[in-house]
Amino acid sequence: MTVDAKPVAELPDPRDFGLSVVPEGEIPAELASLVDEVRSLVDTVAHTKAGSRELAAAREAVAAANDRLKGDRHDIGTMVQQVWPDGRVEYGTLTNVVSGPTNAAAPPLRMETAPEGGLRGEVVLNGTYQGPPGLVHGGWLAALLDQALGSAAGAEGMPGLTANLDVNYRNPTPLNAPLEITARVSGTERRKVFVSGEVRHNGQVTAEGTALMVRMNLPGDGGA
Ligand SMILES: CCCCCCCCCCCCCCCC(=O)SCCNC(=O)CCNC(=O)[C@H](O)C(C)(C)COP(=O)(O)OP(=O)(O)OC[C@H]1O[C@@H](n2cnc3c(N)ncnc32)[C@H](O)[C@@H]1OP(=O)(O)O
Repeated sequence: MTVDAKPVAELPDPRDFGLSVVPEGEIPAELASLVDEVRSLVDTVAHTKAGSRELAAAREAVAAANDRLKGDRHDIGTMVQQVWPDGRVEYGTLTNVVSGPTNAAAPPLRMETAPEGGLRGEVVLNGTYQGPPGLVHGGWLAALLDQALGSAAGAEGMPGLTANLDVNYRNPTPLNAPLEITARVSGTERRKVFVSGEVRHNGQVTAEGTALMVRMNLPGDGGA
């Protein structure tokens, strides 16, 4: 395989594409804490056996909170700027459904550089992510892998979109248990970036995926 996809020397600044950017450090601690609470609330509501009075009272309280916060919103497409421990700057979507720090629907998944190369992250999926009884939904495992694989390409300076994703489910993936996600670039060809990754529980692979990411076509790179 030819290895001629070129990493972008400097990752594109989303502001140059008309997108708003929020530095991760400027997300209020109170918002992070609210997001955690809402994440837990979704799991609680999904499994509650509370009676009508409690349910009606909870609905009123949630509606009041919703009304209180509705007014002032970030634009769709707002990006979050994250600074890695090694000083590298990266951008992700603020409300990305897998990794967005302000999205209560996101587990969230956070990947870091792995000593063996590529990226590694840990995540616990609560009962909100259930498919078969007690097990993680396969679509969510695909989403976790898609995000991890895309991040691995981005971390190598080749951010892009998923053109193709293949997932094999090797073993059932439990809810409410620590999962390890790993991902790496396995090859490049022109703008094509080939990536692979795994989800593991207790060291055993439960799902593995490969993807083709097509690197962003940036002004000045001649479409190579
Ligand atoms: C603003 C700055 C912010 C930066 C921020 C960075 C964030 C970094 C972290 C992101 C982490 C995200 C992780 C989640 C990732 C998603 O969820 S992405 C969402 C799902 N994917 C999509 O919506 C993509 C939809 N598809 C498309 O937009 C277009 O088809 C694509 C994929 C961009 C490709 O279109 P294109 O750019 O016109 O490229 P094209 O010339 O058609 O193809 C290029 C090459 O790829 C091949 N190819 C294309 N599609 C396929 C395919 N399906 N199968 C096989 N080969 C294919 C072509 O044959 C061609 O090959 P060669 O001729 O070089 O041999």
